[in-house]
Amino acid sequence: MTAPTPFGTRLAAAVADRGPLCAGIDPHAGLLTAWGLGDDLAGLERFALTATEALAPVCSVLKPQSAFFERFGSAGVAVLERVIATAREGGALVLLDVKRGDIGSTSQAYADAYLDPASPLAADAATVSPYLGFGSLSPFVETAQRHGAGLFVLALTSNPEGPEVQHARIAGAASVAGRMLDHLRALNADAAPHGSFGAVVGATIAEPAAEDGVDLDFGGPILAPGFGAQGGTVDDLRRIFGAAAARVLPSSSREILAAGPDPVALRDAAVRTTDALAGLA
Ligand SMILES: O=c1ccn([C@@H]2O[C@H](COP(=O)(O)O)[C@@H](O)[C@H]2O)c(=O)[nH]1
Repeated sequence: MTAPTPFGTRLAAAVADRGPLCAGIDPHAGLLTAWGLGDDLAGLERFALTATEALAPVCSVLKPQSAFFERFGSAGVAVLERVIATAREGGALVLLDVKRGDIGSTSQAYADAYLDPASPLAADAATVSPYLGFGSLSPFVETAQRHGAGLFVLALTSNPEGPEVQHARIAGAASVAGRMLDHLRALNADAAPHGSFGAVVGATIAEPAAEDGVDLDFGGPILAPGFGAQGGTVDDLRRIFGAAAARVLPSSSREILAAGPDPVALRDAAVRTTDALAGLA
Protein backbone atom coordinates (compact mmCIF):
# COMPACT_ATOMS: atom_id res chain seq x y z
CA MET A 1 0.00 0.00 0.00
CA THR A 2 1.37 3.47 -0.88
CA ALA A 3 1.85 5.92 1.97
CA PRO A 4 -0.70 8.75 2.07
CA THR A 5 0.57 12.21 1.08
CA PRO A 6 1.27 14.09 4.33
CA PHE A 7 -1.13 16.85 5.29
CA GLY A 8 1.71 19.42 5.30
CA THR A 9 2.48 18.67 1.65
CA ARG A 10 -1.20 18.80 0.64
CA LEU A 11 -1.69 22.05 2.53
CA ALA A 12 1.32 23.74 0.92
CA ALA A 13 -0.04 22.82 -2.54
CA ALA A 14 -3.53 24.10 -1.70
CA VAL A 15 -2.19 27.41 -0.38
CA ALA A 16 0.00 27.86 -3.47
CA ASP A 17 -3.08 27.30 -5.62
CA ARG A 18 -5.76 29.22 -3.69
CA GLY A 19 -4.05 31.40 -1.09
CA PRO A 20 -3.87 30.96 2.68
CA LEU A 21 -7.40 31.88 3.80
CA CYS A 22 -9.08 29.41 6.14
CA ALA A 23 -12.81 30.14 6.15
CA GLY A 24 -14.71 29.07 9.23
CA ILE A 25 -18.12 27.42 9.05
CA ASP A 26 -19.60 28.62 12.35
CA PRO A 27 -23.41 28.47 12.33
CA HIS A 28 -23.98 30.94 15.18
CA ALA A 29 -27.62 31.41 16.23
CA GLY A 30 -27.28 35.12 15.41
CA LEU A 31 -26.04 34.40 11.90
CA LEU A 32 -28.90 31.95 11.27
CA THR A 33 -31.31 34.75 12.20
CA ALA A 34 -29.44 37.29 10.08
CA TRP A 35 -29.76 34.92 7.11
CA GLY A 36 -33.54 34.71 7.71
CA LEU A 37 -33.31 31.13 9.00
CA GLY A 38 -34.68 29.51 12.13
CA ASP A 39 -32.33 28.57 14.95
CA ASP A 40 -33.19 24.92 14.37
CA LEU A 41 -31.94 21.87 12.51
CA ALA A 42 -33.36 22.98 9.15
CA GLY A 43 -31.70 26.39 9.58
CA LEU A 44 -28.39 24.77 10.52
CA GLU A 45 -28.49 22.53 7.47
CA ARG A 46 -29.34 25.32 5.04
CA PHE A 47 -26.76 27.69 6.51
CA ALA A 48 -23.89 25.23 6.75
CA LEU A 49 -24.35 23.64 3.34
CA THR A 50 -24.91 26.98 1.56
CA ALA A 51 -21.72 28.39 3.08
CA THR A 52 -19.73 25.23 2.38
CA GLU A 53 -20.84 24.94 -1.25
CA ALA A 54 -20.04 28.62 -1.84
CA LEU A 55 -16.66 28.73 -0.10
CA ALA A 56 -15.11 25.31 -0.78
CA PRO A 57 -14.22 26.05 -4.42
CA VAL A 58 -12.32 29.26 -3.54
CA CYS A 59 -10.62 28.54 -0.20
CA SER A 60 -7.69 26.27 0.53
CA VAL A 61 -9.11 25.28 3.93
CA LEU A 62 -12.58 25.24 5.48
CA LYS A 63 -12.83 25.01 9.26
CA PRO A 64 -16.19 23.83 10.57
CA GLN A 65 -16.58 24.57 14.27
CA SER A 66 -17.95 21.34 15.75
CA ALA A 67 -19.68 23.00 18.72
CA PHE A 68 -22.27 24.71 16.53
CA PHE A 69 -23.27 21.33 15.07
CA GLU A 70 -23.16 19.38 18.34
CA ARG A 71 -25.64 21.96 19.73
CA PHE A 72 -28.31 20.11 17.71
CA GLY A 73 -27.36 16.62 18.91
CA SER A 74 -26.84 13.65 16.62
CA ALA A 75 -28.82 15.26 13.77
CA GLY A 76 -26.48 18.26 13.95
CA VAL A 77 -23.45 15.97 13.82
CA ALA A 78 -24.95 14.33 10.72
CA VAL A 79 -25.03 17.80 9.11
CA LEU A 80 -21.36 18.21 10.06
CA GLU A 81 -20.58 14.93 8.26
CA ARG A 82 -22.25 16.33 5.13
CA VAL A 83 -20.33 19.61 5.48
CA ILE A 84 -17.05 17.68 5.57
CA ALA A 85 -17.95 15.66 2.48
CA THR A 86 -19.24 18.73 0.60
CA ALA A 87 -16.14 20.76 1.40
CA ARG A 88 -13.92 18.03 0.02
CA GLU A 89 -16.02 17.69 -3.11
CA GLY A 90 -15.48 21.44 -3.60
CA GLY A 91 -11.72 20.95 -3.41
CA ALA A 92 -11.03 22.41 0.05
CA LEU A 93 -9.08 20.75 2.82
CA VAL A 94 -11.11 20.35 6.00
CA LEU A 95 -9.77 21.38 9.39
CA LEU A 96 -12.24 20.26 12.05
CA ASP A 97 -12.17 22.67 14.99
CA VAL A 98 -12.93 20.42 17.98
CA LYS A 99 -10.05 21.28 20.37
CA ARG A 100 -10.03 17.78 21.83
CA GLY A 101 -7.54 16.40 24.32
CA ASP A 102 -7.85 13.78 27.07
CA ILE A 103 -5.90 10.95 28.67
CA GLY A 104 -4.14 8.86 26.05
CA SER A 105 -6.63 6.00 25.74
CA THR A 106 -9.54 8.41 25.23
CA SER A 107 -7.47 10.57 22.88
CA GLN A 108 -7.11 7.48 20.71
CA ALA A 109 -10.89 7.29 20.33
CA TYR A 110 -11.07 10.98 19.42
CA ALA A 111 -8.22 10.52 16.93
CA ASP A 112 -10.04 7.58 15.32
CA ALA A 113 -13.20 9.70 15.06
CA TYR A 114 -11.58 12.75 13.45
CA LEU A 115 -8.52 11.48 11.56
CA ASP A 116 -9.17 7.91 10.41
CA PRO A 117 -10.64 8.01 6.88
CA ALA A 118 -12.93 5.12 7.85
CA SER A 119 -14.88 7.48 10.15
CA PRO A 120 -17.76 9.56 8.76
CA LEU A 121 -16.37 12.54 10.68
CA ALA A 122 -12.82 12.21 9.33
CA ALA A 123 -11.22 15.49 8.32
CA ASP A 124 -7.81 16.40 6.88
CA ALA A 125 -6.78 17.88 10.22
CA ALA A 126 -8.18 18.70 13.65
CA THR A 127 -7.49 21.16 16.45
CA VAL A 128 -6.29 19.62 19.73
CA SER A 129 -5.56 20.90 23.23
CA PRO A 130 -2.21 19.94 24.81
CA TYR A 131 -3.16 21.05 28.30
CA LEU A 132 -3.30 17.49 29.68
CA GLY A 133 0.38 17.41 28.73
CA PHE A 134 1.75 17.24 25.20
CA GLY A 135 2.42 13.50 25.57
CA SER A 136 -1.31 12.86 25.98
CA LEU A 137 -1.61 13.85 22.30
CA SER A 138 0.55 10.90 21.15
CA PRO A 139 -2.46 8.92 19.86
CA PHE A 140 -3.45 11.92 17.74
CA VAL A 141 0.10 12.25 16.42
CA GLU A 142 0.45 8.55 15.58
CA THR A 143 -3.00 8.38 13.96
CA ALA A 144 -2.27 11.53 11.93
CA GLN A 145 1.06 10.09 10.76
CA ARG A 146 -0.60 6.81 9.78
CA HIS A 147 -3.31 8.49 7.69
CA GLY A 148 -1.50 11.55 6.29
CA ALA A 149 -3.60 13.88 8.43
CA GLY A 150 -2.61 17.01 10.37
CA LEU A 151 -3.02 18.57 13.80
CA PHE A 152 -3.18 22.13 15.05
CA VAL A 153 -2.16 22.33 18.69
CA LEU A 154 -3.36 25.25 20.84
CA ALA A 155 -0.33 27.40 21.65
CA LEU A 156 -1.18 31.12 21.94
CA THR A 157 -4.93 31.33 21.47
CA SER A 158 -6.77 34.45 20.34
CA ASN A 159 -8.87 34.90 23.50
CA PRO A 160 -7.76 37.37 26.19
CA GLU A 161 -7.85 34.67 28.92
CA GLY A 162 -5.20 32.49 27.24
CA PRO A 163 -2.02 34.14 28.61
CA GLU A 164 -2.79 33.03 32.20
CA VAL A 165 -1.90 29.48 31.17
CA GLN A 166 0.06 29.91 27.96
CA HIS A 167 2.57 32.54 29.22
CA ALA A 168 3.23 30.68 32.50
CA ARG A 169 6.90 29.80 33.01
CA ILE A 170 7.99 26.21 33.28
CA ALA A 171 11.27 24.48 34.01
CA GLY A 172 14.03 25.68 31.68
CA ALA A 173 12.52 29.19 31.68
CA ALA A 174 10.40 28.68 28.57
CA SER A 175 6.72 29.57 28.66
CA VAL A 176 4.11 26.83 28.35
CA ALA A 177 3.36 27.99 24.78
CA GLY A 178 7.07 27.98 23.92
CA ARG A 179 7.35 24.40 25.17
CA MET A 180 4.41 23.35 22.98
CA LEU A 181 6.18 24.83 19.94
CA ASP A 182 9.36 22.93 20.91
CA HIS A 183 7.37 19.66 20.81
CA LEU A 184 5.99 20.61 17.39
CA ARG A 185 9.49 21.45 16.10
CA ALA A 186 10.61 17.93 16.95
CA LEU A 187 7.61 16.39 15.17
CA ASN A 188 8.14 18.49 12.03
CA ALA A 189 11.89 17.91 11.77
CA ASP A 190 13.04 17.15 8.20
CA ALA A 191 9.59 17.68 6.64
CA ALA A 192 9.49 19.76 3.45
CA PRO A 193 8.13 22.26 2.53
CA HIS A 194 6.77 22.10 6.04
CA GLY A 195 5.41 19.49 8.42
CA SER A 196 1.89 18.39 9.27
CA PHE A 197 1.93 19.45 12.92
CA GLY A 198 0.73 23.01 13.29
CA ALA A 199 0.09 25.48 16.07
CA VAL A 200 -2.80 27.80 16.84
CA VAL A 201 -1.50 31.33 17.35
CA GLY A 202 -4.14 34.04 17.39
CA ALA A 203 -4.12 37.09 15.11
CA THR A 204 -4.96 39.15 18.19
CA ILE A 205 -1.98 38.45 20.47
CA ALA A 206 0.87 40.75 21.48
CA GLU A 207 4.13 39.91 19.71
CA PRO A 208 5.46 36.50 20.75
CA ALA A 209 8.51 37.22 22.87
CA ALA A 210 11.80 35.40 22.47
CA GLU A 211 12.33 35.69 26.24
CA ASP A 212 9.18 33.58 26.68
CA GLY A 213 10.87 30.89 24.60
CA VAL A 214 8.33 31.41 21.80
CA ASP A 215 10.02 30.64 18.50
CA LEU A 216 7.59 30.45 15.59
CA ASP A 217 10.22 28.74 13.46
CA PHE A 218 8.92 25.27 14.34
CA GLY A 219 8.53 23.93 10.80
CA GLY A 220 4.74 23.60 10.72
CA PRO A 221 1.67 25.56 9.64
CA ILE A 222 0.14 28.21 11.90
CA LEU A 223 -3.62 28.64 12.22
CA ALA A 224 -4.32 32.29 13.07
CA PRO A 225 -7.91 32.70 14.27
CA GLY A 226 -9.04 36.10 15.45
CA PHE A 227 -8.53 37.61 12.01
CA GLY A 228 -11.68 39.58 11.12
CA ALA A 229 -14.50 39.63 13.67
CA GLN A 230 -12.16 39.48 16.70
CA GLY A 231 -10.22 42.49 15.45
CA GLY A 232 -7.08 40.97 13.88
CA THR A 233 -5.95 42.71 10.68
CA VAL A 234 -3.45 42.04 7.89
CA ASP A 235 -1.07 44.46 9.65
CA ASP A 236 -1.43 42.42 12.84
CA LEU A 237 -0.54 39.25 10.90
CA ARG A 238 2.64 40.95 9.62
CA ARG A 239 3.50 42.27 13.10
CA ILE A 240 2.95 38.97 14.88
CA PHE A 241 4.30 36.47 12.38
CA GLY A 242 7.09 38.28 10.50
CA ALA A 243 9.22 35.72 8.67
CA ALA A 244 6.78 32.94 9.61
CA ALA A 245 3.94 34.61 7.65
CA ALA A 246 4.41 32.21 4.73
CA ARG A 247 3.18 29.37 6.98
CA VAL A 248 0.17 31.25 8.37
CA LEU A 249 -3.46 30.37 7.65
CA PRO A 250 -5.48 33.44 8.69
CA SER A 251 -8.83 32.12 9.83
CA SER A 252 -12.05 34.10 9.62
CA SER A 253 -15.58 32.87 10.30
CA ARG A 254 -18.21 35.49 11.22
CA GLU A 255 -16.83 38.28 9.03
CA ILE A 256 -17.11 36.17 5.87
CA LEU A 257 -20.33 34.38 6.83
CA ALA A 258 -22.05 37.73 7.46
CA ALA A 259 -21.94 38.28 3.68
CA GLY A 260 -24.52 35.49 3.17
CA PRO A 261 -26.96 34.03 2.41
CA ASP A 262 -26.27 34.93 -1.24
CA PRO A 263 -23.63 32.39 -2.37
CA VAL A 264 -22.09 34.88 -4.80
CA ALA A 265 -21.70 37.45 -2.02
CA LEU A 266 -20.16 34.81 0.24
CA ARG A 267 -17.70 33.79 -2.42
CA ASP A 268 -16.85 37.44 -3.18
CA ALA A 269 -16.19 38.08 0.51
CA ALA A 270 -13.73 35.16 0.60
CA VAL A 271 -12.03 36.25 -2.63
CA ARG A 272 -11.70 39.84 -1.35
CA THR A 273 -10.14 38.55 1.86
CA THR A 274 -7.73 36.35 -0.07
CA ASP A 275 -6.76 39.36 -2.23
CA ALA A 276 -6.11 41.41 0.91
CA LEU A 277 -3.76 38.66 2.13
CA ALA A 278 -1.79 38.55 -1.12
CA GLY A 279 1.19 40.58 0.11
CA LEU A 280 1.45 38.80 3.46
CA ALA A 281 4.24 36.30 2.86
O1 LIG B 1 -7.51 30.64 19.60
C1 LIG B 1 -8.54 30.35 19.00
C2 LIG B 1 -8.80 29.08 18.53
C3 LIG B 1 -9.93 28.85 17.80
N1 LIG B 1 -10.82 29.84 17.56
C4 LIG B 1 -12.02 29.49 16.76
O2 LIG B 1 -11.94 30.19 15.52
C5 LIG B 1 -13.22 30.68 15.16
C6 LIG B 1 -13.18 32.20 15.16
O3 LIG B 1 -14.39 32.74 14.65
P1 LIG B 1 -14.54 34.28 14.24
O4 LIG B 1 -15.99 34.40 13.92
O5 LIG B 1 -13.67 34.53 13.04
O6 LIG B 1 -14.13 35.09 15.41
C7 LIG B 1 -14.20 30.11 16.16
O7 LIG B 1 -14.66 28.86 15.64
C8 LIG B 1 -13.35 29.87 17.38
O8 LIG B 1 -13.83 28.82 18.20
C9 LIG B 1 -10.58 31.10 18.01
O9 LIG B 1 -11.36 32.05 17.80
N2 LIG B 1 -9.43 31.33 18.72
